[in-house]
Amino acid sequence: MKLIMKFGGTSVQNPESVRKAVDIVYDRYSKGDRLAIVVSARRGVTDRLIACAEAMVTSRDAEEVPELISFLQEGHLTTLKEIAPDHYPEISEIITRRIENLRDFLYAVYHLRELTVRSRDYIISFGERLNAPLISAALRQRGIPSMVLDGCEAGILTTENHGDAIALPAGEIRIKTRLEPVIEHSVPVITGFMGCTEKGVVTTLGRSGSDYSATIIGAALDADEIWIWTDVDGIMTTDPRMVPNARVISRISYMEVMELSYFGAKVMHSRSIEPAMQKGIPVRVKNTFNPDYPGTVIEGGEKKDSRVVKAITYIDKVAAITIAGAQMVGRPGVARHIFSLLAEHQINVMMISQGSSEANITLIIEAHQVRTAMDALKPLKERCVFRDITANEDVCAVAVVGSGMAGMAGTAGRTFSALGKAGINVMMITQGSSEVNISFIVRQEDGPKAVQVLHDEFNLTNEEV
Ligand SMILES: Nc1ncnc2c1ncn2[C@@H]1O[C@H](COP(=O)(O)OP(=O)(O)O)[C@@H](O)[C@H]1O
Ligand SMILES: N[C@@H](CC(=O)OP(=O)(O)O)C(=O)O
Repeated sequence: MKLIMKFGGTSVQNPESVRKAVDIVYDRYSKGDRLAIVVSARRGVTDRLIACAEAMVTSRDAEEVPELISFLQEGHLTTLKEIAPDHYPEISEIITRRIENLRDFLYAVYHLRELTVRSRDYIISFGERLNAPLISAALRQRGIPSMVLDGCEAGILTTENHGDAIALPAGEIRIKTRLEPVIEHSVPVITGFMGCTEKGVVTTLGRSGSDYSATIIGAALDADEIWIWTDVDGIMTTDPRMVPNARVISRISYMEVMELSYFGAKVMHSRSIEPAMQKGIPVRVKNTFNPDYPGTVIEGGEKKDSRVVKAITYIDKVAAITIAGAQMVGRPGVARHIFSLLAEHQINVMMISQGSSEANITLIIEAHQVRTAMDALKPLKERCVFRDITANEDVCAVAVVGSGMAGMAGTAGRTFSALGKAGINVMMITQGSSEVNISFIVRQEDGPKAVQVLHDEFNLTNEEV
């Protein structure tokens, strides 16, 4: 079997978890599978890299740099010594050199007081670039032949939109040509989360992007399956940190996972499903700490489910921007003006709702972009395209997901009457034409309660039928 396995940051955060990951690879390797491994940065490393890089623009004396450097040295080298002692001299030198390179780069940002999108991507790709040599050494220590490739060397070619780059089809043949011969005699460990442009500039694929790296590679290699190893037993009916009695979903469709991840289920990157879906490759989500559990299989096919709603998701860091004014009524082009300005400022609109009078439009965007969006749209107010623009940051988005609701009356009624009974006010509602989700906005303080109420209403804790 040709298998791509991705280990997330939670699966490689300390020597014990790396040992478990190595056992999993060893098991499949000894069964004769051809394998490619994709690894994320150790848990928390990407967050620290982002924070430090951004701090350099205003930091007084760059004191964040030595703190970050010792955190990286300590974490990586201690684990390396424990799990791959035979390879310590060679690999610790590689890791140390990379950390020095990162340090110099951070000081350059500090002196220039400028963090470009390119520099930011280069810096945040270090989490994966420090971890991959360590994991590969751990495999060699166990007797598995292994080599390291970064996302760019593996052939992942992307668009130039740094921080959220998209794989280009031209990369497919590159990946195939570069990796196909390698997996015949070795188990390559590939850095997740990063690729590069045609010119060789490092890009990153968006937060949680290593899932996407795995499916891009899986699709290019026509893998039999792609396995995503994480710290929970599979995709669950909702975030288990929020609803402790959430249940594992044993089978779910590509479309449903796309909706779930788009609306906040952190377990998979939202774009990661597409490459697997296009090739019809099953994706399994499994627990590194409970590998015998079957996990969740994500696959195609419109097998009708008796369960109408599969899962509930929640995103807390969103904001609602409402644009209002009678001058918008019956006037073509207003929406075009608004969306082009937002696009020019790289603002992604997650949900849209327009009143039937056309006198107001509400847009849901990520909370951290609210100031940029307001500044971008204000010129339209000055030109009297609309009368008023307001932002509400005290909101969150909740979505009810399940392909069983398509063409079936009653889910929306059940959803909103359960919320009404619980005293939760719904501020905005949208439903995609695919009818795989119903998403809505409530006040932030009502979000967790809304998730629990709907989880109960649709009986998601009970075993699948
Ligand atoms: N519907 C869901 N099913 C499973 N996990 C979820 C869901 N929604 C949110 N999560 C959270 O996603 C986490 C795994 O994602 P992430 O932290 O990115 O893992 P990794 O480091 O393995 O990529 C889980 O620990 C869980 O708390
Ligand atoms: N390290 C990156 C990419 C990634 O996919 O990580 P994880 O697999 O731990 O979600 C991030 O934190 O966004």
